[in-house]
Amino acid sequence: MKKKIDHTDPANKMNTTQGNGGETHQDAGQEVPTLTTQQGVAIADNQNSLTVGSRGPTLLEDFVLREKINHFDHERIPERIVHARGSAAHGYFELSESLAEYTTANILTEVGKQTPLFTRISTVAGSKGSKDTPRDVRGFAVKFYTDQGNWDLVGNNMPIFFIQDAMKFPDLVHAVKPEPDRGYPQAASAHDTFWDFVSLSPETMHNVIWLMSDRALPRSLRMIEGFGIHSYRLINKEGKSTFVRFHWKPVLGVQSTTWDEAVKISGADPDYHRRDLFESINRGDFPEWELGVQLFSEQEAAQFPFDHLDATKLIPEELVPVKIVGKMVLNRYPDNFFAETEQVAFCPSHLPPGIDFSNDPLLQGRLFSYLDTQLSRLGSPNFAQIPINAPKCPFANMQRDGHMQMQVPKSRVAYEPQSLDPSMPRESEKRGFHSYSESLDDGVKGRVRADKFADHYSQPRMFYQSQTAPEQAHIASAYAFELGKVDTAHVRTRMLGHLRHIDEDLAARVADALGMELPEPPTAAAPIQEMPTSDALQTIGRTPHTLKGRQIAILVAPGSKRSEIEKYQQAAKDQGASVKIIAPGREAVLDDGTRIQSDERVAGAPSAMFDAVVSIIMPEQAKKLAKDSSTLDWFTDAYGHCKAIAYCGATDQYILSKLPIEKDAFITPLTELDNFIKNAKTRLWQREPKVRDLA
Ligand code: HEM
Repeated sequence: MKKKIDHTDPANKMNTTQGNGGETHQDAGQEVPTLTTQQGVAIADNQNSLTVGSRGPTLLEDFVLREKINHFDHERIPERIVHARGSAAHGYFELSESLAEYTTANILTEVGKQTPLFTRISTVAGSKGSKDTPRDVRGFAVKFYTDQGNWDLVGNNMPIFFIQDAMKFPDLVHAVKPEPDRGYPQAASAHDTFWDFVSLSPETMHNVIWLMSDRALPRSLRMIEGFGIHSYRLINKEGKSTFVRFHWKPVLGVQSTTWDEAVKISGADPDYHRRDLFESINRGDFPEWELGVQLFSEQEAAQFPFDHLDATKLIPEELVPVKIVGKMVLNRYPDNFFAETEQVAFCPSHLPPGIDFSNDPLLQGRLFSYLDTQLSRLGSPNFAQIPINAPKCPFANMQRDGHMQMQVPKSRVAYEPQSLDPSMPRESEKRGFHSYSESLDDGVKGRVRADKFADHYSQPRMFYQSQTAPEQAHIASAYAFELGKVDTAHVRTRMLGHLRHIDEDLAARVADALGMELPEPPTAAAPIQEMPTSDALQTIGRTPHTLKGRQIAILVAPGSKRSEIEKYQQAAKDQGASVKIIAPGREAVLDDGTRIQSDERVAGAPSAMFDAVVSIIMPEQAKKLAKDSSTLDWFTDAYGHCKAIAYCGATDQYILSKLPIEKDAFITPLTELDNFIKNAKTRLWQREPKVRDLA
C-alpha cells in the first residue's frame, strides 16, 4: 500500500509516494523522463527486487535487478598507472602571433583562430582517491582538437623531468609509489625507496630540487605554469626544422601554499584544487594561460652549455626568450567526470603535420608507453572513438572491429589500395604528416648515454641560487622533512653528499636540521658549472600583488553586522577576489534580523584554505568562540601562514589578545578596509622566521 507524502521539498514535484516498507517512490508522470533498462524497457519499481512474497527469496528472473547490479559491478576501470588523480576542463586556444615562418600546423599559423581543447591537470604519485595537495609534480596535459587532427601536449608544471631515459621510468615510479611490502605511504615521496633511488641516480637531482620547492605545492591549479619539457621540432613549408620548447604561463601568476597549509588543507578538503577549478569556472572566473615558445636552431643548440635532448635540463629564459603566441581559456567544467576526465587518453605521439619529435630518449620511450597503457586502462583499441578522445575534424581509416566498436562502417572494402569503392579514404602526400628528414648516418648501435648528459648539478645549483631567501628556506625545510622520514641512515647520508654539490649552505642547513654530519660529496661525472641565476625560476619573487583569483574568508556569527560584512564582501569582489562566509553553523541571524547562509562551518574550513581572513563577530559570540579550538587555530594559522587579518573589537578583545599573535602591519582593525585590501594581495613573508623554525 503506497501512502501520499505531503510536504514542500522540491523532490516532491514528482508524484511521491511511500511504499510498504517506508521507502520513497517517485513517479515520472508527464514531466520527468522515465527510468528504463539498457534495452529501453520502462522500470515500474526501482526500490524493490522481485521476490516470492514480501519476505521470500529473490527470483533469478529479475532482469531489472540483474542488469543494474551487473553494470554496477563493472563500473570501475583501472586507474592510470601514474597521474591517477586529476581534474580537467574544456576550453579553447586562440593564436595571437603566427608561427608560419616555422611551421605548417594551422593551429600555430592562423591568428585569431579558436581551437577547442581539453586540459587535465593531475598529481603524479597518488591514487585516484588520494588528495589534491601532496608535495608532488603536477601533470599538465592539453588535447587540442585541431582541424588537422589531435595534438596532445602532455607536460608537467616543472620544466624538467627526473630521468634522462625512458628505460628508467618504471624504476622511478616503483620507487615513489607506496612501498610494495607495506602498501604505504600514499601520495608521498617522503620515504626510503624514493630517496634510495634518487640518491643513486644523480640525474634526478634537478627535478628533485623543484619537487622540494614551493612549485610542488600549488595554491590553485589556475596558478601553475605548464611545460612541454622536451624539445620538439616545428617544420615549415620548405621542410626546415626549428627546435621548440612549449611553456604555459598562468595569467594569475605562479602561487603556492606553504607546506603547513598543504598538510592542513589535505585533511580539511582533499578536493581543494578540484573544487577551486569547478567553482572558479562556474562563477565565470575562467582560468587562462599564455602559450609561449622558445625557438632555437640546431646550431644555437650546439652552443648551449648542456644538451637540449636531455629532459633534465631547462633552457634558461635569459638564454632563449619565451615568445608568447596565444592563450588558453578553460571555460567549461566537464559534464561527467568519468566520461571525460577519466576516459581522456593523452599521448605525446599525437601531433599534427608541422610539429615533430626530437630524439630526446625520454620522449622516444613515451611515444610507446601511452597507447600501450591505455589499451589496458580503457579496455579496447577503440578508445579513440570515445567522444572526449575523438578528433573534431573528419577522420577515416581501415581499422575495424575490436571490443566496443561504436562505428558502423559501410562498404565491402576495408583495405587499401583498392578499386571497388571510390568513397573510401586514401593517403594524401600533400596534407599528410611527414617526419623531418633528419640525417642519422653516423650512428653506432648501442646502449649508451651522451657524454653531454653527465652534468647533474649545475642546473639544480642555478635553481637554488635563483630563489628568494624565503624560498630557499622552504627548500631546505622540505629536504629536512622528507629525509627526516627516511629510516635508512646511508640513504640520508648519500643525499647530503649530493646537496653539497648543489649548494654548500643548503647541505649544511639540511644536515643541521637532521642532526647529521656532512659527508664527502660523491664524484661528479662532469665539472659543475656556475650558471647565471634566473629570476624566471622564482615563485615568491614573481607572485603578482593582486586579489584576482584569490579567496577571502569572512567569519560571522549570530548578531554580526550585515553592513560590515557587505562592505568587506564588496571591496574584495571589486578587486577580483571571491569571498566565502564562514560561521559556527550553516546559517546565522544577523544584527538586522535577516538570515545569512554560510559557505562553510568554521570547524570544517581552516584558514589555511583562504588567502586572507576577516572577523566580524559580536562580543557574546566572540566569548563563545574563544573556547572553540578550531576557531583559535583559525586565527593562529592565519597569522602563522603570514596572511592579512582584519578584526573587529570583540575579536581583538576575546580572541587575538589571548593568542601568541604579535600585531604587525598585516593585522588591521575593521576600520582600515583599504589597508586590509592592500595586504591581502600578498603575504608577509618577513613574519615567517618569527612563526616557523625553518631549516
Ligand atoms: C617529460 C616527462 C613526462 C611528462 C611531462 C609526463 C606527463 C604525463 C602526464 C601529464 C600524464 C597524465 C595524462 C592525463 O592527464 O591523462 C602522464 C601519464 C602517463 N605517463 Fe607520463 N610523463 C613523462 C614521462 C613519462 C615516461 C618516460 C613514461 C614511460 C616511459 C610515461 C608514461 C606514462 C603513462 C603510462 C601514463 C598514464 C597514461 C594513461 O593512463 O592515460 N611518462 N604523463
